[in-house]
Amino acid sequence: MPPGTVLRGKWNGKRYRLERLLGLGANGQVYLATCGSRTCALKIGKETEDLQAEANVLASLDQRERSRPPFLLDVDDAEWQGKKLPFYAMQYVPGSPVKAYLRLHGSQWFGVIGYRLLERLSELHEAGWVFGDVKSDNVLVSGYGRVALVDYGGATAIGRGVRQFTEIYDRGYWAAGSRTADPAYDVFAVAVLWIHALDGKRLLQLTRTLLPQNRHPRELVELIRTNPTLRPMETWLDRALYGRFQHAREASEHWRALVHAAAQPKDASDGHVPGWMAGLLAASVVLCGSAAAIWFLH
Ligand SMILES: Nc1ncnc2c1ncn2[C@@H]1O[C@H](COP(=O)(O)OP(=O)(O)OP(=O)(O)O)[C@@H](O)[C@H]1O
Repeated sequence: MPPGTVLRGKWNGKRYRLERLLGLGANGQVYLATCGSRTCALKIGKETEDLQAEANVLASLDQRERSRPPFLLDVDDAEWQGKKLPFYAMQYVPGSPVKAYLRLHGSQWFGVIGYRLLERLSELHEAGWVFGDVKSDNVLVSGYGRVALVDYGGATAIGRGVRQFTEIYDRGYWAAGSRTADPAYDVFAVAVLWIHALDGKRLLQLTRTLLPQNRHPRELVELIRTNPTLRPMETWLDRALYGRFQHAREASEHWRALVHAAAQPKDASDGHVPGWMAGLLAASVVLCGSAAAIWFLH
């Protein structure tokens, strides 16, 4: 829809001016929009049912996490050129997909972002949901490594079957477990996210050349072992890929401990610090007082 289009909600009466397209997905279009003086993101769906299911997840999270402002702002239908358009309005999340963020700002951010992503997923799991569709496009990073999830279309109640996922992030695809929603499902996808973000070419090459019957977490572990940026996190990635974390909270604690340990030289003679860790340390010093520094120094 062209910028400047105004949509008026049929039931709640709010007017939204579409400013620009933010993203196009299988389930709909997301626009940056203004409603009076307020900026928001408007998701216009194809299927009312799918959109309603997403809005229900967002509403239930808002109910549980009352200490923050609500994410879901409005749910309604509009009419445009004689067609009914179901939509919902949500908070606009500034930022870029994690892969693009690392390309722009450097892989030294991967420690901080990884930790924050696992913390966000822990909150979601503790509310009874699995995100389901963890992938670079759905993890937006802004400012000093602030992380937000978008697209709750894959969110699934724990114990149900995950229906919306992206093949290479799916543990079923890698013969690493079922598609039943449990916290380990998301943690597996986080491991693949890091391989995708930091060694994307080899990952895609692997998926193109591997016979389906040979898909196995050990193939991913092999990539990690031969990548200097991923290697310091091998024990974490290995546990995540083999489903050995019960909870994302456990995974985030291990992640944090590993980032900490990797940044400390073991003794005076072993002063080697992986490049990205040294970068992280430098970043935390430069940003002294910022959230990154607070996180790192804790
Ligand atoms: N609240 C938001 N703030 C900013 N950008 C957003 C927001 N929600 C979605 N986006 C952008 O729009 C894109 C598409 O949105 P979304 O993923 O919800 O659509 P989808 O149809 O479910 O996509 P997919 O096919 O990936 O499942 C996202 O990848 C993201 O870049």
